[in-house]
Amino acid sequence: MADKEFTYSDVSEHNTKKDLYVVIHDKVYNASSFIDEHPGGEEVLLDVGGQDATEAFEDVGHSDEAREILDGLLVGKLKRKEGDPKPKTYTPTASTANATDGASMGVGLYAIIFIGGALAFGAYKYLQAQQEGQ
Ligand code: HEM
Repeated sequence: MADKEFTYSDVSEHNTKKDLYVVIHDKVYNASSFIDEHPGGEEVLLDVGGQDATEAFEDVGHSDEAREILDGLLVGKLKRKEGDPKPKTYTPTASTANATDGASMGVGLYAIIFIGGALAFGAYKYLQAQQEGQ
């Protein structure tokens, strides 16, 4: 059964609480039996019912336990067709790119703090020298 292939339009028909499919990493899961037990609530699952929930699922940073539950809900895999929504595969590269941005901004910030500190130190020394001169 887990070898079954679903197209996006097949999946999108399962969008009610009693019949709820979600796509995560191009695999199709039936979340109906789990929805009442979901610690994150039913609302979020209904929101992504019949759709690609990869991003939503990964954004939360679900535990390994959550992934094990997911394995048990597997019903098949997604068969992409042309014109389907783009794969919403979670791409660590995007966050890596952001992290790089963040890092360079971090370096910039450190530079500003360092220059600010150096200026303050210089001013302090300057005033001290002036005071000694008096
Ligand atoms: C069928 C797919 C899903 C399964 C099996 C699942 C399973 C779980 C489990 C076991 C937890 C407890 C914490 C953990 O172990 O990580 C959890 C928490 C949570 N889940 Fe999901 N989840 C699914 C989909 C989603 C989706 C699509 C969202 C959308 C945002 C979501 C949002 C949350 C949130 C916000 C929590 C945290 C609740 C809290 O700590 O108060 N989950 N989920």
